[in-house]
Amino acid sequence: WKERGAALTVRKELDASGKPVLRTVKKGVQDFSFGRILGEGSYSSVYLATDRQSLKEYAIKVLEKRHIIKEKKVKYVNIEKNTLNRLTEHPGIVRLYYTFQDENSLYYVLDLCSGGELLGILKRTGTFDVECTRFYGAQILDAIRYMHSRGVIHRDLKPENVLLDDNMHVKITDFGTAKLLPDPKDPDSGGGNATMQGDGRSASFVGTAEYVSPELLMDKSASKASDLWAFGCIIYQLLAGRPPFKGGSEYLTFQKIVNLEYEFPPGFPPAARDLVERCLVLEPARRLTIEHIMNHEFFDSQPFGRDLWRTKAPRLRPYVPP
Ligand SMILES: NC(=O)c1nn(CC2CCNCC2)c2c1CCc1cnc(N=C3C=CCC=C3)nc1-2
Repeated sequence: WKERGAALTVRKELDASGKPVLRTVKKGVQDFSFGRILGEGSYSSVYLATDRQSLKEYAIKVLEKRHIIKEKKVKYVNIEKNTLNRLTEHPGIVRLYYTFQDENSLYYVLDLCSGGELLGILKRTGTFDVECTRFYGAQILDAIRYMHSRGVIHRDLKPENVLLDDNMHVKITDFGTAKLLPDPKDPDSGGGNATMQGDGRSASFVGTAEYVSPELLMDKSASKASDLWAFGCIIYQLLAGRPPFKGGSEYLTFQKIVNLEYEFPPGFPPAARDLVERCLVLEPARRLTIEHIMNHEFFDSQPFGRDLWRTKAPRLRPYVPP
């Protein structure tokens, strides 16, 4: 497991004769004070951590080596690290600063998003008004555009994986289930990562029920358009306060998706409705592309690119139907 981007620190140690010496060493666990748990996955835990020297706060993702090997998750760990190593220059993606390891664990030192999850913010306000939906939708879309330009398909986009930094700007996270295409900027890079089922058939990862695209359910194939299906679900949810497809069980949710069974609440903004209807299209090739979405009337006068990330986040207000 090749470590990345070593961060060095100067440590006072005693040499063989007991004389104090200064040594330049890689940062490790002892250079951080670990705080509360921010989240737990099936083979990792994410902690709030403070660099003892700089007092800068990070999120540190800790993966237990023994568990990863036992659960045969080595492939996922490498996919996540390779993905994070590709996605290094966008304000809307959680950044991996460096990694280190010790005898039992691997450590990813990542951006801290002190604003928490977009889902948590949405639950507090109930819904987002058009201005907030436009701002957060544009930031999510800008981050997806960058991801796709680097050959990364997220495959599990949802409000829980859209985090907020201390300026209430978007940071997308959790690339453990991403699909890597050959990197257009680095043609020698690897690509693809279908997982193998017990019977040897290649099966792709399936995301979270409410946001999974029909093609992932029908023929197991994920493409960039799958992330845009999830984007359509997120825009709907910001304005409606609930996801478009939600059944009493995962199976019933899947049935609603493949049958395109959803409705708009009364007073849903017409431009947003048109955008959602053109993202939630069963045939991936007929779904709006990112360029079309950015030029859609719902995002009229919304800057993308650098200006979008310099804009102050709007005050959170609920959507009040006319
Ligand atoms: N899987 C991860 O890589 C990851 N998981 N979390 C916490 C999860 C909690 C459940 N929803 C998805 C995220 C993080 C990261 C990246 C790095 C990262 C940075 N900051 C935060 N901040 C949080 C603050 C309050 C509540 C939750 C997360 N969280 C993470």
